[in-house]
Amino acid sequence: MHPKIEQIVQKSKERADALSENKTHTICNDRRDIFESIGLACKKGHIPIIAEVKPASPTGKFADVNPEIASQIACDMENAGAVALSVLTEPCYFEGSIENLESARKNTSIPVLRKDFIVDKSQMHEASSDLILLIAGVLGKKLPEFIEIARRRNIEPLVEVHDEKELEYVLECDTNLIGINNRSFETLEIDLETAEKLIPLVKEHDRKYNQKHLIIGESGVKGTDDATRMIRAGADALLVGTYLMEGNLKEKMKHLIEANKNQEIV
Ligand SMILES: O=C(O)c1ccccc1NCC(=O)[C@H](O)[C@H](O)COP(=O)(O)O
Repeated sequence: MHPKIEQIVQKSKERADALSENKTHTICNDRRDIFESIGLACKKGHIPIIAEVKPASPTGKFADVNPEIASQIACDMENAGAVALSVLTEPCYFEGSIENLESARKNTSIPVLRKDFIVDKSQMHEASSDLILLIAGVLGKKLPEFIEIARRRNIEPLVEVHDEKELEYVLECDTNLIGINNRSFETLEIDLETAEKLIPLVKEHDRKYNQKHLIIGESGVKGTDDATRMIRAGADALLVGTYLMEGNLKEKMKHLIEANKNQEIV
């Protein structure tokens, strides 16, 4: 694991230690359905985009985002056709917050993914969201228990993998949504070939065992060529952060969503 990821994980553990054990364990009663949302986009011939409210990353700063601004960005993303939102809640390296997540969800009607480095059960009860990111390489053997906790709270887990070994393990777990992150946790480099290599393995598994996982291509989409490349590789939806946060959100969303159609015309 890259030292930066180790630092992020360590900070998450410290944050989790400071959380109250006695937090009320609420159930998300009004879950918004990402499967339906992606299905609707596909029917229109759109590329389903999960747009990420990402104030910063360990290598860059995109915007000062408080709950009011998070809600504005989220509304812009929804109006521009996002099938779902991903909202960073990690405060130290991504400048996210639970308040940003709550505000974004309150003021939109599409599914919202909580994007964080979940390392401890107490974090699972910090906020209500429609989806929660669980990173296989971070949770390891604890993953099945965290998937179960998410399901009990009526939150859909999006399980993220970075390599073949993690994927093999995740395919044995009870998950419907697999995120393939093109950003290596060893080098932090982005390589879209990661998804191109791993997606066929999911498809092969699904054919063999008569299953259907939904695959989210994560990280590194910087334009329509990358988007069509990921969709051609077999991704069902794409998670896009940096590219959208860098400006011209509306225009970029339109191009990404319609990239498949434009390819057909050309
Ligand atoms: O975004 C980073 O630089 C980063 C660094 C270290 C660990 C995780 C990181 N990002 C988390 C994500 O998975 C992305 O925010 C998400 O997939 C969107 O990626 P992108 O479109 O490339 O911003």
